[in-house]
Amino acid sequence: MTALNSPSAGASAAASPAAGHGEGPATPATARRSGGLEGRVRVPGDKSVSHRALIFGMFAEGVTRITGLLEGEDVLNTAKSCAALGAKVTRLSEGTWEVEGVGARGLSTPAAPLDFGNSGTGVRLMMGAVAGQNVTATFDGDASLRRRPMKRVLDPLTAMGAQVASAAEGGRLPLSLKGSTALKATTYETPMPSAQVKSAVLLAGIGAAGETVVIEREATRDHTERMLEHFGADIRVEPHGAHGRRITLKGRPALKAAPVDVPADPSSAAFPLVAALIVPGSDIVLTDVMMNPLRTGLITTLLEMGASIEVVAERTEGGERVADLRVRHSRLKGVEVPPERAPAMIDEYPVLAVAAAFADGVTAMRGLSELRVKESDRLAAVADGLAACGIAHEVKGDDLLVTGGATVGGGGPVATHMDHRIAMSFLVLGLASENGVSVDDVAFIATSFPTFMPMMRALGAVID
Ligand SMILES: O=C(O)C1=C[C@@H](OP(=O)(O)O)[C@@H](O)[C@H](O)C1
Ligand SMILES: C=C(OP(=O)(O)O)C(=O)O
Repeated sequence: MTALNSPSAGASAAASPAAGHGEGPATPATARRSGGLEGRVRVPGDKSVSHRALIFGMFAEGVTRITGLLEGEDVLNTAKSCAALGAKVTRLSEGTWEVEGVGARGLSTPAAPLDFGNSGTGVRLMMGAVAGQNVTATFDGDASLRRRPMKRVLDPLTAMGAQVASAAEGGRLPLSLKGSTALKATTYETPMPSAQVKSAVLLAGIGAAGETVVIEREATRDHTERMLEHFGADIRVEPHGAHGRRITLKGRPALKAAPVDVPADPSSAAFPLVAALIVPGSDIVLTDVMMNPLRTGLITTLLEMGASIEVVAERTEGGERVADLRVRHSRLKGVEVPPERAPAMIDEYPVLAVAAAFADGVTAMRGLSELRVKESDRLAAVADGLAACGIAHEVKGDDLLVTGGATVGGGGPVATHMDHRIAMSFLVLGLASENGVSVDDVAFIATSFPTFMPMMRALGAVID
């Protein structure tokens, strides 16, 4: 058992600092043409739900027990920040954690800057959490996170009454935010489809008197709304326009500890899933995959492409739809992926581009502007990686068009730019290519899917 607050916490694996990636030597790897993948695996817990379970545990009165928590670096950094803000965070065993909360108004000023490593979700949600508290905190991250836009969160938070004490150019990290207990509840329409921005405003709304309303023109993942309800807040979600939602949170709720069972992450499942589709002879089962409709855009798209994905046992667990997925090698065909589907598959475009490389004809992915502000500029990184592997493609404005076929040469080294999803996507591509694919650095895979390499090898993937 390890308490993150204890003086010895720094010595435990679960609490080891994530800082340092991108500064030390890179770890290259090569994925080679593999025989059919076989087996039954459960990918680690959902990253979005894991961050939120810790944060709501911090805000709740009582002890929240979390099972299936993703022990990836992004989430471990959030756990450490919750501890630094006053919660008692304890790892009981693999994936099982307890958070003794401080109550919805009880955060305290941390002694040192909060380091979120590579994680946009961690840093943006925690800025929202701090905004309505009597707390001043400094937020920082690695070189990738320092490049990412934070103004999208700072704009609504400062309009509510939080103050930016200092920030790097353009409102980037490192920055210090001074929260306020007199935060004004607001009505905010998010200018871009972003669950992180929506969640930051709602988390700030916990500390504000009155109703905080967030309007989104396109619905994004709703884990924050579900968890607010699960922890006892008064929250209302209504449709808004054709694809959007209006979310109303009554401020200063008394949040009560509640158990959270984290389902398997559909964004991680995407990698073995696409690998099984493109490697001839494959037949695998992915268990307990979260099937929240705001996360299943990739499955919808792959089914349209002709993928053999059988939803074996769909059920509700811990308030989320989950299912086992049987996936078999399939001949795929190119399709149009409409822009309105982007929020439901935003992190899956790199690996969809890999599936598209093996599909007959053109797959057109439309409306990908948000991909430019992820851990890397994913539109550019995917295009460069496809070029390095000899795959015909075109970037037209914010659209990516990939022309696929039955065989792919492969190659590399693909530049991964501190981006876990670029690294995993191109390793998957290598498994079905003639000559394999090498990537320049696999270190960042540990941010979201620390068991990726052993799990893929257990299915029969050749990666060295
Ligand atoms: O809220 C979340 O947990 C996430 C929201 C998405 O980011 P945006 O809010 O920037 O779209 C997604 O890309 C990220 O991996 C996780
Ligand atoms: C975009 C991602 O994460 P984050 O924004 O939390 O860094 C991701 O995991 O693909």
